[in-house]
Formats: sequence, structure tokens, C-alpha cells
Amino acid sequence: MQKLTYRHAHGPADIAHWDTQQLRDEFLIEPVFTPGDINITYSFHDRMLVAGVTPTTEALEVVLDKDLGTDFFLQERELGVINIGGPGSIDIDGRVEKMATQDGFYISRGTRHVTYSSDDPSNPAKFYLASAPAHTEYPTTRISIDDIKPLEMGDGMSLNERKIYQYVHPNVCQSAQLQMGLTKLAPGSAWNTMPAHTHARRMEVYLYFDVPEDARVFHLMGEPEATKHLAVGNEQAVISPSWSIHSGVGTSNYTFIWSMCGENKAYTDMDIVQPNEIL
Ligand SMILES: O=C[C@H](O)[C@@H](O)CC(=O)C(=O)O
Ligand SMILES: [Zn+2]
Repeated sequence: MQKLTYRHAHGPADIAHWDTQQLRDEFLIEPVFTPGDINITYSFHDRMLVAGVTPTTEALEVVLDKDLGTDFFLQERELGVINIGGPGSIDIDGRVEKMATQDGFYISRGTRHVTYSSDDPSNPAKFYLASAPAHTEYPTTRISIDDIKPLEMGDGMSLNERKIYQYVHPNVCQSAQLQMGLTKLAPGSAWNTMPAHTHARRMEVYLYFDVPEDARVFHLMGEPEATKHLAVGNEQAVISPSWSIHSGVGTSNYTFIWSMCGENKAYTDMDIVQPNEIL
């Protein structure tokens, strides 16, 4: 079964008086992964679409046409995929490739059929998808975590030692507007994206995972001078509008996938917000 949910775009004035539940209803995405199913979220922030595909006994395919006003899902879109579950495989218009944990793919606009399978239904693959509108085609590219040289960021004394693996990034493959990667916090570190930042030129979606069952990540959002938080559990995602900071602190270390789209592909095009500027 495939479920499609739309999320409207909101401005900073909208959230000023929202209670916890309304904030969660509009910005938190959960569940992302349902065994045997596909959960799709279409955000009107830059039209980013994210999905969790969890095949068990049968292969699964995202099928979208009328919802996008096109004949098929990737007619006018590009796609990034990272598997965060058990081993599986992907079939991209007949090209079949194994997808070990944290293997990824950039998939070209114009691709007709992408199907996802798990090797073992009791330890399913969990394919996380991020897709943005694309004005042209770029080659489908396999992206293995072992081939990425991570950026080493932060330090243990500031509780933010982490490695940033850039998957869909100009160093690795071309894309029209999508950027995607994975950030792993070291044991003993808890803060991501600290100092925090905004980037008015693009939006972002976070998928938090490898969060222990009882742990929570307090995802910070809002304009720097008016922040709120979302308490996020394992394998839950958050929509981050371009006007919002996105940073978070966990009760343990964790990993997350970030996907971005918008005006440019300059990863460093961010406006840093120092801790003492946050209210
Ligand atoms: O715009 C960049 C994205 O927010 C993330 O790549 C930042 C991040 O993973 C981190 O600093 O921990
Ligand atoms: Zn960011």
C-alpha cells in the first residue's frame, strides 16, 4: 500500500502561537517506515517529496502520476535514495544493484520504474527517498558510503563531534537541485548543526535514525529569535522551512539524513547563528 500526505508551507508568523500538537502535525513526519508499505510526504516547501519504502516479501514501487500531473513519478523529478535498513536491492529501469546498509543512489529524471526489494523480510531494507523537481537529466549514479570522505565537524568538548557524509553533492554526482547526505554523531556527542544555521535559499528535511528506543532528539526550529522544539524519536523526519534554524540535541548520539533543495547547490551557503544569538 502507498500513502501520500501533503504538508502545506508555513511562515514564521504562523507558528508563533501554535501548541505542541499543531507544530507536530505540520512539521513532524511519522511513521516514515511501515513494513510492506510506502509512506510519501509531499511538502509545499520547495516541493520536496520524501518517502520511506520498506519492502518485505514483495518488491515495492512508488507510483505517482495524476498527483504530480505527469505520466510517471520521475518524469519531471530527480531522486536520491539511501538504505538505512537491512540488505536489499534496487531495480532502476532494469539495472539491478545490491543495496547494503547506507548505500545510496542518485536516480535521473526520466527514469520510468524504480523497484525496491529486501533480501530478508524479517530484516527489511528501509529505503529513504528524497525527490525534487528537476529541469534536466543527470546520470544515475551509485553512491556507496565507503567511497565518501566525510567532513569531520565539531569536537567532543562541545558535545558535537560528528562526521558529515555528502551523498548527492557536486563532489560525488551531478544533480539539478537536490542535495542529500548523512551525519553521524560520535558516542558522547549530542548536538547536530551547532552552531546552528538558516539558509533562506533552500529548505531541508531531516530523518533522524539510530536513535535508541527510549531516547529523544529535541529538534530546534523557528527563527533564531523565536525557537521552538519538536521531540523526535527513532526514524521520524522533520520538515525544516528555509526561514527556520534546524539543530538538535539528543539524549544519546544518533544519525540523520538531511536532504535539501532550492536556489543553489552550494552546501556552504548558510547563515550561521551562534548559540548566544538564539532565543
Ligand atoms: O545545510 C546543511 C545541513 O543542515 C546539514 O548537513 C548540517 C549537518 O549535518 C551538521 O552540521 O550536523
Ligand atoms: Zn542546513
